[in-house]
Amino acid sequence: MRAVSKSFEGAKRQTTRILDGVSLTAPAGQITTILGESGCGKTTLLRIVAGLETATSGGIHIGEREVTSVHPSRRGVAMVFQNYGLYPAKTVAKNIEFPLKMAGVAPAERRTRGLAAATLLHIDHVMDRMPAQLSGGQRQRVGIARALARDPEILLMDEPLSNLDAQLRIEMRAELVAMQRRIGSTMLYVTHDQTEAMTMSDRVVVMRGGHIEQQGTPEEVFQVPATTYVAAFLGNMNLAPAPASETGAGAGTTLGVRPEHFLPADHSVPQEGDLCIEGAIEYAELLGTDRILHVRAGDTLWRARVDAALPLHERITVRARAANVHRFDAESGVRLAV
Ligand SMILES: Nc1ncnc2c1ncn2[C@@H]1O[C@H](COP(=O)(O)OP(=O)(O)OP(=O)(O)O)[C@@H](O)[C@H]1O
Repeated sequence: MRAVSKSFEGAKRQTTRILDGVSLTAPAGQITTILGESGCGKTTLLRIVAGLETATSGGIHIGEREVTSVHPSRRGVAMVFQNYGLYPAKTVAKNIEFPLKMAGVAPAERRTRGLAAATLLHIDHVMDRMPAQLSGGQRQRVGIARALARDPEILLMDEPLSNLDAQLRIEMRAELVAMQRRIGSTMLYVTHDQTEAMTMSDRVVVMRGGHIEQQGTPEEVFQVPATTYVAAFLGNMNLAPAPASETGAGAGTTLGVRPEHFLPADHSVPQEGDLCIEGAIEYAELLGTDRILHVRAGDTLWRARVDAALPLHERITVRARAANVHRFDAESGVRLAV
């Protein structure tokens, strides 16, 4: 996808730009996740790839083919929707086979391909049921099997797990990745859930307000966030103006430290370049064995993840190693070179 922009015309002929010069590549045989908050344009982007929406400018290529103005049915893509999108009056088998029937595939081949996709998704024993007789998880599997049966070049998924309960979502994440690895499909996967993006993806594209904030492997975007937005969105990094005592950070620098990178000072040997924060514990969140202490130092509340239980209002010093202190330009939020 190259330099894709999309504007919608709203009331009083006002145009709103939803996507602004988005360029991205989803490598063949990999899972690329588009991650962003609600309304940032993820679904619109996916619909443009599917051909259900046309870009105002820019182009879409699938492999060597330019498909910007190709009809959705001839693009070689299949989409799985958040709300399953099943036909309530058709059986599971008919739901899965329907797109093949529309494409003119002969009945015997439809059945073979439908059954193969259903077997992959472990729903081959419910082929004669109606959608209303299935659980939410099974319905979503039917939606995915229907997309797979078409043997698409690209599988587009729009928040496919968001209607499932938490436990099932975790199971389905692992299963979807296993399925993708088995068949080697190219997947473009939309989610607003950072854990889903981090655990499932080969590549993550972080979107914000219609543009790409950063793209890379999950490790890259987590360990080297390009902006304060990405740092806060993935893993909730502490971000605060550099304290006056901090050497090496000029005025106008924002410091970033992940809560898990703070060490209580009395459990660690000081090293050159450590960032030391001294303050009073204002609040503690218990997370199993660890807790997140909210430490007030001046105007800033730092969150430090420690494994010690400490009383509220007690003063504590925590330190972060220089390598775990990120620096960003305070005005633009962009990462500063070391
Ligand atoms: N057909 C349309 N006409 C006008 N505005 C639209 C249209 N489709 C989407 N929008 C607007 O575009 C913006 C982005 O929508 P989109 O559905 O792509 O976001 P999203 O990131 O997928 O959000 P969500 O996670 O809530 O689905 C929203 O403000 C939405 O209201």
